[in-house]
Amino acid sequence: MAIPCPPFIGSEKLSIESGAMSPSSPSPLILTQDELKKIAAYKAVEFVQSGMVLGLGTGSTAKHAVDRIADLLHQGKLKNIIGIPTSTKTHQQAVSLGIPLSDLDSHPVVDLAIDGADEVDSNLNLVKGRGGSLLREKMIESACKKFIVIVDQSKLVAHVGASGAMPVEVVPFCWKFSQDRLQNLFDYAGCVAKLRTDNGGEKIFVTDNGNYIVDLFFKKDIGDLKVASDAILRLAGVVEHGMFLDMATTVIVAGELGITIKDK
Ligand SMILES: O=C[C@H](O)[C@H](O)[C@H](O)COP(=O)(O)O
Repeated sequence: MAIPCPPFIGSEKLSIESGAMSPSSPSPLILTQDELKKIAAYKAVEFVQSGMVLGLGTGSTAKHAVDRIADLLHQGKLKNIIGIPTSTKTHQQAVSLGIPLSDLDSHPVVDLAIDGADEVDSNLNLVKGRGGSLLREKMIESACKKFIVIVDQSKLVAHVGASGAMPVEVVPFCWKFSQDRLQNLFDYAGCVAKLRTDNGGEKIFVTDNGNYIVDLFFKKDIGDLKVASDAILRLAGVVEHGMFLDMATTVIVAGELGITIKDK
């Protein structure tokens, strides 16, 4: 699906040749969505320097960045990296690749985080958490000096929350009560709130933190995002939501026409 890029700056044409990135000559290659994710991820890893404490994101795009960081470590091109994983899945990936790890207790200041997103608007506001990792991601990414978001062009939207689920992590205690309150809160936007299950089946999806996710689907614009964010967070029973407002410092978008980079 081709979505027009917002007016990002610094466009750079790239193509994938034999699994690696290189500047493109006129090329008829049509890249898959996963190849675009990899291009964005590799570009972000160019910002990593030896000695950094790194927030390691979660999801199919961030996975490429973690792989790339490990490659550069093993090639000796990066040294003394400390990774802080944003999920148990990324923790497992990083351990399997031999990336030294720590946590926010030991390293409360993170130099750089690289992570994907489900939606990105032209002000660099995000929706994250459709993979369920929003809480740890938000904790780590709000402790970062620089937060680079990596996406393929399909993630660009005019208004966050207008398409797909807005995840909200809630405590399991009386989750139906929380679900109803969330739905009522956004009644004006035609909200439907649904408890997330594993792959849409019967089993309730449980986050790394032992909580549940209520996904909010809006039929209309939710209006001011900060107001919506504050209203959600005021509900007892809510732990966190997937709107990441004013957090991303850079967004790297890989699309059919190349890479675009926008800095806050
Ligand atoms: O909980 C999941 C994370 O917020 C992901 O960063 C987000 O869902 C994007 O994932 P993907 O790169 O797989 O589209």
